Amino acid sequence: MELEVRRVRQAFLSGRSRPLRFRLQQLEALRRMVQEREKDILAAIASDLCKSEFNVYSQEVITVLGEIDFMLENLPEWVTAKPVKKNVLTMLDEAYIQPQPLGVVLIIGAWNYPFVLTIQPLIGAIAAGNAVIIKPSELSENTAKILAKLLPQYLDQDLYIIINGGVEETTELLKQRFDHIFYTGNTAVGKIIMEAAAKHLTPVTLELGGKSPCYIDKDCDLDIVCRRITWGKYMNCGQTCIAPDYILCEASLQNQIVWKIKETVKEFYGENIKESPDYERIINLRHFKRILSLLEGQKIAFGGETDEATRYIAPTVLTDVDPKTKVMQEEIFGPILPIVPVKNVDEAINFINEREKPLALYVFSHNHKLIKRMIDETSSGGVTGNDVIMHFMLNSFPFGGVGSSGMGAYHGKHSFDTFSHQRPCLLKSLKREGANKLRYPPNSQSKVDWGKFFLLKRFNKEKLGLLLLTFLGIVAAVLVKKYQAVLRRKALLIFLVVHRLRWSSKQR
Ligand SMILES: NC(=O)c1ccc[n+]([C@@H]2O[C@H](COP(=O)([O-])OP(=O)(O)OC[C@H]3O[C@@H](n4cnc5c(N)ncnc54)[C@H](O)[C@@H]3O)[C@@H](O)[C@H]2O)c1
Ligand SMILES: CC(C)=CCC/C(C)=C/CC/C(C)=C/C=O
Repeated sequence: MELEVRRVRQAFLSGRSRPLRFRLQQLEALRRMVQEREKDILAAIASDLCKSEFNVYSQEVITVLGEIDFMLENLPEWVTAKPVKKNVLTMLDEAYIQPQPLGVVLIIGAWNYPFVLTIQPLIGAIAAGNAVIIKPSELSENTAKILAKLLPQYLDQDLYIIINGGVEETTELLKQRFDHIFYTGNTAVGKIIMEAAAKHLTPVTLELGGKSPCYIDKDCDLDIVCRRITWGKYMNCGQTCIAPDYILCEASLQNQIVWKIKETVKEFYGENIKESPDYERIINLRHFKRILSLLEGQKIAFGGETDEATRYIAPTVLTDVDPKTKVMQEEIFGPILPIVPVKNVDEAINFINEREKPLALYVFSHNHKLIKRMIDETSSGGVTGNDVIMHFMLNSFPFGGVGSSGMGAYHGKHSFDTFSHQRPCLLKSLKREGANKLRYPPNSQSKVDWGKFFLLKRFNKEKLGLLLLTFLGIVAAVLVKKYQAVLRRKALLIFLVVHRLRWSSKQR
């Protein structure tokens, strides 16, 4: 591990990853990889998650291609130095911010969308000029294998390397020194990552999880609301970090919601859900058993069927859920949707605020003011009003959590910024030393007053008078300099005239 990290660092220190042209070439090569090897990539992801290739394409590949295009289009502008506003001390200097790569970045991917959640951060890290070590999740092993095979065929083999392995390898990897660690996965492992990073003072981006609430106001179109929620909840068999985790609504809405979700499930997946190419399976037996344990003691309004051999869990809705039960204590990350009745929006807001900050918040209502109020009075990584998931799709948004749902963000320019150091550069001249006297020792009350005057703009009459005098002096000096030749000519003329007059009077 140590040798591999050293090799990548050597490659970074060669400076190869920095020029804009190189970054663009590597991003284009990555795009070529996705396009030329699309079939292999789709097959690998599809087999890891029992997912149709159509769904793999629309949920993962489109996002990756869109992100590469967006980077290629905008990178030339982002890499350029940006001049900054100057103050009186620097008004004659050059002052700008130059984004620079951080160095060697470690990206630890997740298994639930194993392609997009690994490659999208990689795009940002390459765009920012870094060297990268990629550690895909071992749980989505086919995707991990195909990435290990394809990436070295398309990308620089010393700057971007892939290391496959499980907990043991990750633990070993985390002992090394990186310039940034970007981790996607659960909160418990997030803490392990942060602890390991702290030993080297390495900054981290943690894309974690949490229980994303979904509030349904009574003033809304329940048919549409339930269709949107059904899509976001059961996509990928509920294994989506920003899936609505539970519903909060007035008790009177519960039965209608159950019925409408049930109808939508039928519309989406047919009578025999197990046969639907659009309904996935749970990733492994550990997660399957964990999700089943969440059903204990619950009132199942519909669903609840399971099959251990294929790790199938039917789309399920629970009603009248007690917030103290297990299903409301941890992120579900499976196709179970609890409904927790609340009296009104105030109770919903309190409910959300009494718990850890979620990765996403969803609010459904015709009442725009109510949506704005929920946004103002709660906190979450992101929000979508009157829909679910969709804020993930807009790459001008920073995507990330807050509090226990994570720290830092990415997508588009936010990825570029995450993997860059914004370096302030001030370039002064070796001339104009006189002006610096004010900051050199010995210090005095007068210097402090001048400091206050210039930097804090605390004007006093005496300093203002002095400054005015200095200003007039400078103006006079400039004028004298500018009109020196004219003045000299005029003086000479006057002298000659006077001399001539004197001479003629003497003659007379
Ligand atoms: N915010 C996001 O974008 C996002 C995306 C996907 C998943 N998630 C979150 O991830 C969670 C689901 O993933 P999971 O819990 O199945 O993750 P997981 O158990 O697969 O763990 C993720 C990674 O951590 C590594 N790991 C596990 N234990 C480790 C240890 N002791 N030391 C070092 N590394 C270790 C594994 O090797 C794996 O690669 C959910 O909470 C979900 O919300 C978040
Ligand atoms: C809009 C379409 C067709 C797909 C959305 C893709 C999607 C659900 C991405 C989620 C990625 C993500 C942050 C997962 C977290 O686990």
